[in-house]
Amino acid sequence: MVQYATSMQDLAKSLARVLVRKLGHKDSEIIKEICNDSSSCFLRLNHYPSCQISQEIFGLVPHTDSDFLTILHQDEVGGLQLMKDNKWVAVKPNQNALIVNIGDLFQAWSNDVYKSVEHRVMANGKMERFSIAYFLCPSYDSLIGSCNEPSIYKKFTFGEYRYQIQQDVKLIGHKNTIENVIKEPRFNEFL
Ligand SMILES: O=C(O)CCC(=O)C(=O)O
Ligand SMILES: [Fe+2]
Repeated sequence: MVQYATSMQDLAKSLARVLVRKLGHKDSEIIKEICNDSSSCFLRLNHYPSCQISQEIFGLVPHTDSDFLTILHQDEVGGLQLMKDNKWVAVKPNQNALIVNIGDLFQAWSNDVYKSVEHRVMANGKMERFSIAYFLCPSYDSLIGSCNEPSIYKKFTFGEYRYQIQQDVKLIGHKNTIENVIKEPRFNEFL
């Protein structure tokens, strides 16, 4: 497991570097933030028991990942769906492939060039399902600012963002979108 986490960490950092450079930022501060030793990266092992009650039961409710970048490995059962053009699209299960998701922080840093995709997991009526997600996160005091001006998002620390997410879950029962949490007031009219 430790070996898997180390491999995913190396891969996630390499992918982040490539995607940051693609936007013209070679030695960006953000790379130092996510690659430093106090980053808060973690691995989540998901188990979805089979559920015969209904086809419409969530294994995992619709959400975006709150991190910088996620690398997901899933088994052959299927159930992961992502939102595309206002429709839920099923992701074909493939044990020999990894799925890479942009997270909220990368969306904010890239000033919306990269999008944090909404996704969910539907329960399977017959089979249990397993997946492993590696979340690339900076340290909680890392300041996230957009790479371009005018910046769509206010500057925020990862700790502040996580705190706000937890408050929203307590108050409204689910996570708010990063647009609603962090957007500069001058952009609110477009929401
Ligand atoms: O199990 C999956 O396919 C998705 C897991 C996921 O989205 C998450 O852990 O945030
Ligand atoms: Fe997720």
